[in-house]
Order: sequence, then C-alpha cells, then structure tokens
Amino acid sequence: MHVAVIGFGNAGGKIADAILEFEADTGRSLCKDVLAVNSAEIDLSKPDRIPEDRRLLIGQTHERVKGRGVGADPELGAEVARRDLGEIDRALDTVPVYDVDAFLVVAGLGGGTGSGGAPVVSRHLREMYAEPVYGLGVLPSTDEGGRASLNAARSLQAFTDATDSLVLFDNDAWRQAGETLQGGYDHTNTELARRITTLLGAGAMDDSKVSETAMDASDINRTLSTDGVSTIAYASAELDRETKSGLLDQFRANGHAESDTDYAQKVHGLVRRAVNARLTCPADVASAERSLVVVSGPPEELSRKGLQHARQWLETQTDSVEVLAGDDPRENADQLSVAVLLSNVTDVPRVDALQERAVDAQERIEAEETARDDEVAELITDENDQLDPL
Ligand SMILES: Nc1nc2c(ncn2[C@@H]2O[C@H](COP(=O)(O)OP(=O)(O)OP(=O)(O)O)[C@@H](O)[C@H]2O)c(=O)[nH]1
Repeated sequence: MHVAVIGFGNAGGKIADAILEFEADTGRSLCKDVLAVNSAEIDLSKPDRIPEDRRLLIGQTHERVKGRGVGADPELGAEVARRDLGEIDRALDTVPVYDVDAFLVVAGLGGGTGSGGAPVVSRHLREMYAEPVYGLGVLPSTDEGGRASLNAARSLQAFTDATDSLVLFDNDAWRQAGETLQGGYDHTNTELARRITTLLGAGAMDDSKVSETAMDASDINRTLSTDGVSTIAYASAELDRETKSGLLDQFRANGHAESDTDYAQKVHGLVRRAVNARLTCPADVASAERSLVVVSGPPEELSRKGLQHARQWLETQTDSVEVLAGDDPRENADQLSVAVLLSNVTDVPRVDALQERAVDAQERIEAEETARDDEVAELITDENDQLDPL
C-alpha cells in the first residue's frame, strides 16, 4: 500500500525517518509523502532523510512554547496542535491523496508534543479525508518514571479513539542491556521500520512483480480497521543467493532441486517463528480478532502451499477465521521475511501495567500538589500572623 506518514514529536520524526531509510535500502515505495511536525525547533533537525521542506514547526507564536517544545506536557502539546491545525492542513495540501491508501501518524506517547498532538491531528485527518488513519504509538519504558506512564496512558485512549487502528511498540520490551538510550533508539527504530515497511509496503505498485497471491492495500485495510490496538510479529531468514544459486546449479545438474515441500516448510516455519518471537508490543496472540501474514522474498521462495498452511495454523492460534495471507515478491531480496499483523489484540499486559502505574503517578502528583498548596497556605498564614500586631 501507499501511505502518507506524519511523524509527530521527536520520536515520531525519527521513526518516520527510519521508515524512509528502510524503504530506500530495500527498494520499496511505501511512503508517498512524509511530514515531520514538532514544537521544538532543535528536534526538527534530527531526521536525516525527511526533506527540509517537509518539517513543520508548530507553536512558534505560543507564549509558553516559542519553538522550544512543550516540556512533556501533553495538554500543551494538544493545544499547540489544535491552534496550528491550519498550518498542518496547508502542509498536507501537497499530499497526493488520490495515490494514498492510508495515513500513518507516528508518535512516542511518554512526552508532550507527540502524546498530545498525534490524537488531535489523527481525529482531524479522519474528519477531512476518506482514507483510513492508522497510528503508530511508542509506549515509554518503565524506567522513564510515572509522568511518562501517565502521559502514555492518557494518550493511548485518545489515540486509539482517534484512529482506525493503533499499532503499538513497547520500548520496555525492546530495550537491550548495555545500550545507551540513543544507541538503543537507533536500533529499535530500525527494527520498527523493518516491521512496518515489510507489512504495509506489501502490495505497493512499484517495479516488483505481482504474484497471484499478492497482498493488496484493501487486504491490509480490512485487517487493520478494527478501532483497536495491534501488534506486529516478524522473522527473517538469510538466503545467501550467490552460494545458493551455485549449489542449486550443481544440484540440478545432478538431478536434485529444492522441492515444493522444502519451500512450503520454510515459509510455514518462518511464520511460526515470527509469531512466537518478540512482538512490537507483547500481547496474547490468541486474543487477536483479525490477522494478516505477508511473506516477502524472491518469487521462487514464495510457496503458495506454505502460505496456506501458515494461514491455517494461525487460524488455530487466534481461534479466528479472519486470517489473510499473501506475498510480496522482491526479485533481488537476499532474505525471506515474514510480517504478521495481529489486529485488535485485547490481552496486552503492558497496557494494563501502564494504566496501573498511571493511577499511582496521578495520586502521587496530586498528593505533591496538595502538599505544595498546604505549604503556601501555611506561609501566607505565618506572614499574616507577623503583620497582625499592627
Ligand atoms: N522507540 C523510540 N522511542 C523514542 C525515541 N525518542 C523518544 N522515544 C520515546 O518517546 C517518548 C516521547 O519522547 P519525545 O518524542 O522526545 O517527546 P515529544 O513528543 O517530542 O514531546 P516533548 O519533547 O515533550 O515536546 C519518550 O518518553 C520515549 O519513550 C526514539 O527515537 N525511538
């Protein structure tokens, strides 16, 4: 499919940039347009691939913002986005909507600009355009503290309500021991881009061959349009094509070749491996309402029988017949890769934990505010007492 990507806030811009990089590296054509929106001027200079004229600074004239960000305050992030919707609209005027199958709004939910702004813009896009609006929301890691959890829990509800589906990515599940924060983010942004691009980039009309079982945009839209949250599974296998073609030539010369069953087992095995590996956000696979499998790789590797078996297997795992499976032939790919979309998952322990932490954080923040008010009241009383003798 083809999408217009809007990266909101710092994380949103960097992830949008990583998607551009991955699609360029793999010769895909997922993004018809990309726009980075931020309230902090400095963060808009971070992306490498997003063109300069597709970076929009909002809140410049707001007395509390002035191009310096919203300081992890989602209410201010939402206010600034609402105030500057006209500017965002003007920037989106150049999007070739006739050529776009969906909008994808990306944001980290633990801060202010993305957390507050992404739901506002998603809701607006849904009112303005007929195309579906998908969200990609990053959950903060536990060690970012209660304020980030509170921001994320609030945004999660608003962002889910404002989109046709919200794909989740959990920073906690993807943090690697010993990595610096930025090094870790670079790594996770690439992994996230790999999954999103393999999944949504299927069925984009580009130079790749179209197969009989090709996935198309309407299949992806049908699976995603559940108004709930989604997660993505992924696995890949190196093919080492040079060695392989040499070996295959020898095999063929000796009357052997990789059989249909070998190809089928490879595809089916890779789908099982993906679903049992780390999801973008951990969730109980059985709780998915709908799912979709995309197998991408050189045409000779894309076994129809393998896809069919994988689909049947996933039906039993999700206890649902709403499973679609298709392929995405890539002539020059040196990998066989599988992305599985699990849509409207309802058993997501990380979301429950986030909501609990948010309640604790809210209570603590309120207690701190009450204590501060009491202190101020006491100070005023003391000062009045001292003035009394007059
Ligand atoms: N996966 C990933 N997560 C990130 C990245 N940068 C930040 N985050 C996460 O996103 C959350 C929001 O951070 P930012 O995107 O910097 O915040 P913002 O939306 O720009 O909002 P303000 O800085 O408060 O104006 C953080 O709490 C992190 O959990 C990134 O590059 N990758």
